[in-house]
Amino acid sequence: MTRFPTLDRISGPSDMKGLSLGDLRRLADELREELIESVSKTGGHLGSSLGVVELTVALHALFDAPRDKIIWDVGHQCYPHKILTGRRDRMLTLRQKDGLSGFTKRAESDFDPFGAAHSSTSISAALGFAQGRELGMPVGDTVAVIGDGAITAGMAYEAMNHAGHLKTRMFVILNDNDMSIAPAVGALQASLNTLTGPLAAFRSLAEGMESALPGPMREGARRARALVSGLPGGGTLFEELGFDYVGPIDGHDMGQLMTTLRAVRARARGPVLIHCVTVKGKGYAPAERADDKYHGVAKFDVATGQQAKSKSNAPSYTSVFAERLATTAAKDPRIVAITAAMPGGTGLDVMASRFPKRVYDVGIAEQHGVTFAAGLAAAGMRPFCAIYSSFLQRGYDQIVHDVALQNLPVRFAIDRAGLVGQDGATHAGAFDVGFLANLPNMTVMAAGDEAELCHMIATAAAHDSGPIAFRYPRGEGLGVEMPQEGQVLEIGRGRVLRQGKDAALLSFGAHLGEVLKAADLLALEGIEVSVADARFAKPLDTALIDRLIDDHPSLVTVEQGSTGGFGALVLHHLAATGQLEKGRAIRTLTLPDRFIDQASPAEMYAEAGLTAADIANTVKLTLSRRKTGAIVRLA
Ligand SMILES: Cc1ncc(C[n+]2csc(CCOP(=O)(O)OP(=O)(O)O)c2C)c(N)n1
Ligand SMILES: CC(=O)[C@@H](O)[C@H](O)COP(=O)(O)O
Ligand SMILES: [Mg+2]
Repeated sequence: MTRFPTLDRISGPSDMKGLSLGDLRRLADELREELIESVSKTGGHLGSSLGVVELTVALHALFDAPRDKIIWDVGHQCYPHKILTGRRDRMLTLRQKDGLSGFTKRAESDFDPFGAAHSSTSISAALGFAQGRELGMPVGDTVAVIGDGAITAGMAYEAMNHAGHLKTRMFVILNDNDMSIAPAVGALQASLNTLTGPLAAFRSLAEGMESALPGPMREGARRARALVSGLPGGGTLFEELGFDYVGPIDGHDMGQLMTTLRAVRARARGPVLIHCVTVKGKGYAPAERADDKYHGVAKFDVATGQQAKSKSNAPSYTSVFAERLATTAAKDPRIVAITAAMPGGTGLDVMASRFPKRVYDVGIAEQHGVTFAAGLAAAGMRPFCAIYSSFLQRGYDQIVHDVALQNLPVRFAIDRAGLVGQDGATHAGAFDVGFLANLPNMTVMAAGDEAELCHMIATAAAHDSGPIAFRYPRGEGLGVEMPQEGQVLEIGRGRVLRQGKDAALLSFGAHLGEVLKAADLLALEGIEVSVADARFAKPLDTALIDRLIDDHPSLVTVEQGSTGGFGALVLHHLAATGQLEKGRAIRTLTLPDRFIDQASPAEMYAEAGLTAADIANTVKLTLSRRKTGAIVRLA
């Protein structure tokens, strides 16, 4: 006797058409149980997926994917969608090497019309598909499912404004669970709450009475309501943007979902926003009880909800940043901090607990966050803008135009620099050195270990001559001794950790651990290498680089970043100063010029060719090229 008889009958959405309401309800219940069990074995974004189980069933029962395009914003809530669209048998490979992505991904399935993971892109993509349909492409209806967190990003309004202008038939489903990763912030959230709170009853009563009035009187009544509601059209912000607004409806009530979606599909001429109220973590008590609603979980025990803990006892870089920034802020009242909806992930919740008025959560609004920090700096404050490397990409023009060009003292604390593991290519912090170090006025640092991070926080706090950025990776440090106080570093000065005559290894950032392991491997073969930590990509420690080139037959640079980063800057310096003519063997070890799919960080760095053995082999290769007589056996 199978536990999931209804789910077992579903090999794809076509098997869901015509199911009775009872069957759909049973399917949702079974899907939720399967989801909890599966994610307990893999970890992942459980809370968000639990919140859209009924919505996912209703959408696939009514719409005709893959011709109809269902686009999940962020895509972290797409696990029920993946189970219903032929990937149920691969769910235990979720977020693992060669397994299912943790987000929607075009290459993975025809039922994933658009890749995601960075938020707030779904409405733009859905409008693009809808316009493709209008221009004759084989596209049916388009549905963007966007959360109340994701809809705080400006991009969502750009898209709605355009959709309202074009009057294109498309559907936006606002999944309102009053949560981002942390509780949702922003004035819009308050406005949504008036639509879903006690005032909602007044609104729907007023609408009902208006609809009974003859035309001119109905318009008069609506205008009267406008005076009461404060919005010109008497409607919601969405209606002012040209959308029909439907809702709020209970996003867990299969009957309401099916009735509403069926009706809007039958009647819609232009863009429609359906406001769905859901519960993040719905149907799993430990998730519903948790502050973060189990937004992102490790493997866990289903019976207790107890999550597996990470094994390492070295402090995580994030926890070091969190604690040291808070203590630094205690000494300088000008220090404030900005997060874009990631107070927990960045560790700013620690400073917020001590100085709640000096930490700003701007919502998922990195562009605004950067220029808001610029404004704070121009006012005389000392803002720390703590944004993950890949999300900082969202605020790049603001960094160039509002911070660097005006030479404002904004500090960028760039967490998740380098490869992050299970979140895969979309979250890889691969490009920040390349896009920051080419900016005039910018100072760019990278912590070689957690003690260095302490020094870089102190250095950033003291640095008043323009913008400064320091990057550090997801996960634990090297377990080095921690300083009582961070020391202010001399700008543009690196450090030498080991001396050796045969070759030089110049590390930038947190791959230093692997570089030291490579030096140990080489020593076992009688090859003595120098190891230096550059600390700065801008300004470079050119004196250190010149010494390394003069004193060694070969130089290998190593970084957790893309090809246009630290190594490129070193080569540019050597070329610009004519030192390439010295005939030294030089290599730059970087991330490859391709995206690397999710795996463990170690597996990803192995795929990138950045293991200690890879580094050691590269040194040996340079030596073999120089026929220095050193015994070279490539591993
Ligand atoms: C540009 C960008 N910034 C930050 C994030 C990190 N992030 C992922 S999900 C999320 C919260 C999303 O909230 P919501 O849209 O309400 O979805 P829910 O988890 O509540 O279903 C955030 C901040 C991201 N993915 N993309
Ligand atoms: C979906 C999303 O973008 C975030 O939840 C992200 O996965 C958080 O990453 P960390 O787990 O590294 O904080
Ligand atoms: Mg939400």
